[in-house]
Amino acid sequence: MSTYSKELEVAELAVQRATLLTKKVFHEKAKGTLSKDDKSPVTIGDFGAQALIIHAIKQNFPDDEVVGEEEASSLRDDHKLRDQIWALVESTRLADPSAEKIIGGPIPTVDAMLDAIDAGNSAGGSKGRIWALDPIDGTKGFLRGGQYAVCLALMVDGDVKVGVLGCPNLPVDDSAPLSADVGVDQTDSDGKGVLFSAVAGQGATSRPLGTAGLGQSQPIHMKPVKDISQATFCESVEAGHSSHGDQSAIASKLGITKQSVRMDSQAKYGSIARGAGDIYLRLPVSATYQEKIWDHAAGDLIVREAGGQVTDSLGRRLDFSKGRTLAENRGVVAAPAAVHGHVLEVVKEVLAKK
Ligand SMILES: Nc1ncnc2c1ncn2[C@@H]1O[C@H](COP(=O)(O)O)[C@@H](OP(=O)(O)O)[C@H]1O
Ligand SMILES: [Mg+2]
Ligand SMILES: [Mg+2]
Ligand SMILES: [Mg+2]
Repeated sequence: MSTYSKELEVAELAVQRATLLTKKVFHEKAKGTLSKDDKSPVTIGDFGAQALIIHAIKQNFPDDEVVGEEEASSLRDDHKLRDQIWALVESTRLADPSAEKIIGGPIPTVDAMLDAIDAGNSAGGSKGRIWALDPIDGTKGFLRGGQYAVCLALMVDGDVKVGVLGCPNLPVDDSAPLSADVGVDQTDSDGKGVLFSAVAGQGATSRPLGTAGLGQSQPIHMKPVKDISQATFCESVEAGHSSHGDQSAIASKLGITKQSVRMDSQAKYGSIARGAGDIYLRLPVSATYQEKIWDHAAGDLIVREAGGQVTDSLGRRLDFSKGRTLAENRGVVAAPAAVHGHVLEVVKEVLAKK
């Protein structure tokens, strides 16, 4: 067995099961949305997906820690919401019973579900095996009917070794160019749903995220950029998450005239890794915000394994060993390795002028 093959199998199946749950919620009008302390939204889908994935990790790798975005305190007081999540969690099974068994089968009780959610409380750090989990990345996109991703990565001694992104609303077809509306009015109907994966040193792949089971894996690669002025660049939908102004100044200095493609979540990393887009820019809006490791760990590895380079706006590799946040980084610049240096130069020029 190659290195991390068991971890990859568990991660892929756990993410697949979680997407079955998020898809159910996606089609419900009432998504059980709460507003967190930082005013960001969380839904029954976020909680349910976190429970299922942590359950799968703990059944297979009981000593591993998890840095998960959500925690269950609000559910311990709100039994109506708790029971809504439990009904979802209980009814979500993989079609293939042997695959379901690999990820630990059903969660036995409501309390076990709450405990699983709360087991995402690792402080992170530079030692040992720690998973980074974002049960729904792009919750605002999820609520809006745009892109979202279920994101899971394994870090060993602070280095990302395995990364998986489940993107139910992206086209299955790796060669489909990014349509301008990829970030809005999306569905998970036929032809949609892709799972991106990577293991350090073993390349990146994509496979159809079918309801009946996962489809065949195939290698993915970033597209060589012959003429940077023709590149497609991706950015957040939310102007509060990255500076649309700086990003557009950088694009125009690179000679890019095409509109950026805006979409929520780490679907941006997956999209450039398979060559549907070329560059992902995320330049800070606020001087104090620290990016969360679960928003980047899987995408960082998938892009690097597909032939890309990922740094912050100062050219430093993303450092996942500093705890729950990327405390030593500012922003993200992801591009094919051959053009990353050039893009970074322009990023520095534009930011220096501020
Ligand atoms: N001020 C800010 N700057 C950068 N990222 C932010 C932010 N406030 C929230 N976020 C993060 O942005 C993520 C979404 O990124 P994107 O804009 O690329 O879709 C959110 O993930 P969640 O949706 O999982 O909470 C959240 O963690
Ligand atoms: Mg959130
Ligand atoms: Mg997120
Ligand atoms: Mg999230």
